[in-house]
Amino acid sequence: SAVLPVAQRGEIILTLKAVPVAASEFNSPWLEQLAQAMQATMLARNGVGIAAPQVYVSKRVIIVASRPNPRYPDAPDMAAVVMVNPEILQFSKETCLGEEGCLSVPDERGTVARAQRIIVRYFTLHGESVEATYEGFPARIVQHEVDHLDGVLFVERL
Ligand SMILES: O=C(CSC(=O)[C@H](Cc1ccccc1)CC(F)(F)F)c1ccccc1
Ligand SMILES: [Zn+2]
Repeated sequence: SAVLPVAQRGEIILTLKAVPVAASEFNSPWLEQLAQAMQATMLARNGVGIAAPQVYVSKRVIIVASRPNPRYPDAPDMAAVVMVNPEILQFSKETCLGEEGCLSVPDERGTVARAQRIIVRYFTLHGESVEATYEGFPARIVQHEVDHLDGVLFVERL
C-alpha cells in the first residue's frame, strides 16, 4: 500500500498532542488503511517503529517492530504491533542508555535514557484492550513512539 511522506523536524504536526482514536473508528476501513500505510512507510524507510503524526495524521496510533540491527544485535525479531491509544501505565525505576534515531530527524542519532521495562495498555485495530510488558529495545521503541504522540522528539531528551 501507499508509502506516505514523513514529516521532518521543525514541522508543526510533530509538536502537537495527537488525539485519541474514537470508538467509532475501530474496525473501520479508514483505520486499517492508516495502519497499512504506516507499516509500508516504516518498512520503506527501514524503521523499527513509526507514529501516525509522522505521516501527518495527528491521531494516537503507533507501530512497534523491533528487529536485530547493528546498534542492537540482540534485539528481538518481533512481528509488527499496531497500538491504538497506547498508554504507558508503569515505567521501571531502572533506566538504560541506548542509541536512537528517527525517520523525522534523518541525519541525527543520539544516546537517550529510557525506562528498561514498561507496562503499556493499548487497543488493537479491532478495539480489544491489551496490557503488555516490554523491556530493552522494544520498550525503548514504545517510549520513543508514544513521545511522538505527545509532540516530543528524541533530540529533546539528549
Ligand atoms: O532503524 C532505525 C531508524 S530510526 C527508527 O526506526 C525510529 C524508531 C526508533 C529507533 C531507535 C530507537 C527508538 C526508536 C522510527 C521513528 F522515527 F519513526 F520513530 C534505527 C535507528 C537507531 C537504532 C536502531 C534502529
Ligand atoms: Zn521518531
